[in-house]
Amino acid sequence: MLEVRNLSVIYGKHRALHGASLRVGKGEIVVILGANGAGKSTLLKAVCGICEGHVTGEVLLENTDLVGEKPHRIVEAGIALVPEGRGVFGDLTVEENLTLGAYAERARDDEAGNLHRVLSLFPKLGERRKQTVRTMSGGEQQMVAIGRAMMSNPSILALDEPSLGLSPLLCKDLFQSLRVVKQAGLGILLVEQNAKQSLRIADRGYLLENGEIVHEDDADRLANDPAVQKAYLGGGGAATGAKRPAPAAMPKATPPRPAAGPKPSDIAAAAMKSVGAPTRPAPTAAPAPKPAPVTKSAAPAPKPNTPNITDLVAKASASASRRNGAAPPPRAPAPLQPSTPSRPAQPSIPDFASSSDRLRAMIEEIEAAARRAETYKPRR
Ligand SMILES: Nc1ncnc2c1ncn2[C@@H]1O[C@H](COP(=O)(O)OP(=O)(O)OP(=O)(O)O)[C@@H](O)[C@H]1O
Repeated sequence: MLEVRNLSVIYGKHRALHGASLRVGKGEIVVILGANGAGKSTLLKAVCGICEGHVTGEVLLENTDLVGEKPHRIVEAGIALVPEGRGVFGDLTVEENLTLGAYAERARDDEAGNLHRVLSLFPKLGERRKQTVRTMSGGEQQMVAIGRAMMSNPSILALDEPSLGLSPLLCKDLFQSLRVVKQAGLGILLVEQNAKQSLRIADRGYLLENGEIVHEDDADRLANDPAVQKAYLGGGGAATGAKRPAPAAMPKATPPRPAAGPKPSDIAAAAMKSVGAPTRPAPTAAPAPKPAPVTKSAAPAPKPNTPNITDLVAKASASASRRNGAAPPPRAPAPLQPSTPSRPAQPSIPDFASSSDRLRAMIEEIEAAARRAETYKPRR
């Protein structure tokens, strides 16, 4: 059984992992879910002894602490890593790749037995023993990588994003292979971005945010947790954006990652404020109630507080000119008549039926401009 206690990693001054604790039992699949940069690979590398950062804490395998041990000693102890990108030798055959995996002392005595076990777990590898690995599909190569790691006869298999770059069909095969490995009695520590499929095969999972484990639960419960669905299962939130509120069991809430700069919506809101327009309400988690249906005969209700679009444009343009020190532009043309063909050209604002639609379009224009400004790189 693998038990990680209070594991922390610092790269220079950057703390990538902070006090992570987890456990993986025999015949158990445990998945670590987290956004890009959350520290998943760092955690796995620290467990396997190949982390470039400063590692503190404990990695106990059958109660023996492995922190500070050389990677090959950790393999000897019984933890094998399938690294991100597989690391297979493309010019060697399947069999040669597998044999290299039996280099560990714990595997040498029974190399033939291990090979037999791997080939019976993955019959496809047996059929392709003599095939050069680079001529195989991504999924087959991933199977070779897993088979090679298993040749060291480990008790724990650690995998870093094994489904990366695989088609949905190959992903399915891969996760099926991991089930087979689990049935062979190994513990599996799996780092994955494919939350949906990994939670399907996992027994338990941990959520890692900004280097801290913020939640642990059974895989089934995680898969049905609305916050997890939103953050990791495409349930309405971006895969890397939505944050799970720290559960009560977790003493410390994870501070939100500092934003690189103001959000486009904030810039847009500030721009609208500067021209005296009402800002769009911030979106809320609950959907806004639908307005009552408008019957055909009902006349459109007047909107007394909606600013005149022409005035808004004129004010915005004047304030921009003042900021830039330019002469004020000529006064804006007379109020727009949406349906009149002689309307002055405003190509960026479509001709909508009501001024509130136009105002919304304008806000979207400003947000788009703010987004462009955020990513703008001046030519050197
Ligand atoms: N060798 C390193 N030196 C300095 N910083 C590093 C190093 N490796 C990782 N980091 C930083 O540590 C943080 C965690 O990185 P890590 O690769 O563990 O994240 P991850 O969750 O695996 O992300 P991804 O899913 O994108 O691979 C990141 O901010 C990353 O830039």
